[in-house]
Amino acid sequence: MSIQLQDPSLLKTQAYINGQWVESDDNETIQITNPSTGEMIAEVASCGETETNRAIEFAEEAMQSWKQKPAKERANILRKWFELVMENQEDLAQILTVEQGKPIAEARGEIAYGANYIEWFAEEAKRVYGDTIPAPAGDKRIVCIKQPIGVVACITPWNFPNAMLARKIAPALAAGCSVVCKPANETPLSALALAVLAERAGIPAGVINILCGKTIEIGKALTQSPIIRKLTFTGSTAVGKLLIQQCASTVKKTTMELGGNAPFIVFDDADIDQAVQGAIVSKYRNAGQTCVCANRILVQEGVYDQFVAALAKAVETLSVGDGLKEGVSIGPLITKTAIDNVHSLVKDAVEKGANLVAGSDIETAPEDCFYQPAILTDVSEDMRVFREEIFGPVAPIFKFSTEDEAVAMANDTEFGLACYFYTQNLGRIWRVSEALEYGMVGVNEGIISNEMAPFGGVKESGNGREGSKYGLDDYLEIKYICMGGLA
Ligand SMILES: NC(=O)C1=CN([C@@H]2O[C@H](COP(=O)(O)OP(=O)(O)OC[C@H]3O[C@@H](n4cnc5c(N)ncnc54)[C@H](OP(=O)(O)O)[C@@H]3O)[C@@H](O)[C@H]2O)C=CC1
Ligand SMILES: O=C(O)CCCC(=O)O
Repeated sequence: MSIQLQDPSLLKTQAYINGQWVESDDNETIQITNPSTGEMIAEVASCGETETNRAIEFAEEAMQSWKQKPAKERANILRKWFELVMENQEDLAQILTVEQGKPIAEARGEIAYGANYIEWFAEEAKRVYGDTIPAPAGDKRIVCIKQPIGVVACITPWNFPNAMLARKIAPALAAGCSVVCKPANETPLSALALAVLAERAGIPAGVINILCGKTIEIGKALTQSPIIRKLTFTGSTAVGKLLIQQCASTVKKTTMELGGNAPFIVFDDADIDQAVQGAIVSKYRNAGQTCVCANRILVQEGVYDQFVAALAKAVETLSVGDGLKEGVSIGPLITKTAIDNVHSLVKDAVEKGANLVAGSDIETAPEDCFYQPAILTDVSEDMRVFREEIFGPVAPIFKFSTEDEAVAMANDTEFGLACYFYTQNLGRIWRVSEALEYGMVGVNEGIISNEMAPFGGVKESGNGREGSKYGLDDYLEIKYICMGGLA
């Protein structure tokens, strides 16, 4: 194996069920490859329906004592887990970069970002307050308590293999739930390493279970089980819709963090240097593979040429390569299929009249997983890049004339996750923030994610919020108790 770790015991290839590291029942494995080199780095147990059902039963059993622990005790254990994650930040970042590809500096950032959710929810665990409500009659009293929803299924993607899982497991455990997790088959090593540290922190056997492998079987077992009371998912809108359908048979609560089509609007009165800086981080972070990445850059006609020139200059400084090499700012895309998808979007735009200002030859898609950062100008709404999530380092730049036109273009999508705009006008800041149909708005800011804020979308970008003071609600049920005969 090619991952150099200070603590090699963090590298696990078995499933984690009821505190045991186990092979799959049929001994099958899936191969994990480094997208930078194509090299196989590990073979991980490929589990299916029976292992999932077993994990669900253990999780149910383990939850009985976990939820009874005083909130402060759960909080202390979560705090310990946070500390262990940060103590092992470098090893976790190495694992992440080798299996996912992102530059090592970004991987370190992701580990800290995920750990912040664990720290945050360790604190929030102690603040699950109820209510007393004025009753309709003098002899009655009404009290509301909040209780853990039950065993939670977490399904997470490959683009943030550490942080997406941390931000689901942490609130679930803080609320008193247990979890059965299915990380993406491309990137399970980061998830399994988190489990090693959870165990060391004292999280009891069965409270966290992690398995991957036979995706459809696992998905069906998780969604059809009456024991699982909630599914939290981050991934594509298509799979999210399928999972919502599957959850209908047992009426599960869902949190869905799905696709985006983020507009990034630059008004004539923007600080252009600030806007370019914001566009670079928002568009090219993780090689453009985030659901909050700027997807459509909309620039007002008065500053269009100036913005394009400045962005092209900034893009020239980005270097593409193996994420482990210092100085690399854009790693590989996750698979060759991802390369082909991104390339076909660029080709479609160019064939319909767009101009490729930066980027490599469009005649043939790259043979490996590296894609040169691209900028497209003269882009129009009939091109696929206007409607589809690009998930790659390609910036299509559209031109608009008026504020109303920009807002209409921005809202002309079934998605509603993140959006961004740049202006120095205070009235416009409020007007446009309120008019944009999105769950999150970055104003003169290209990076909006943090554990203190509610992350989530509207429309087909999903439901529920992760992080913030609202983030625990998704893992709690409200129970109302009516006491009578008290006169
Ligand atoms: N909103 C976001 O953050 C993300 C959006 N995407 C978008 O989706 C596109 C495709 O990416 P992709 O990786 O295929 O995303 P998916 O939505 O397919 O994968 C996300 C997670 O869902 C799992 N999954 C897939 N199908 C099922 C199923 N039937 N039952 C249960 N679990 C399932 C995957 O498992 P497995 O890995 O085994 O397939 C993975 O763990 C991207 O190009 C991007 O546009 C992708 C990732 C994240
Ligand atoms: O792309 C995603 O899956 C969402 C994570 C991005 C973030 O938290 O900023």
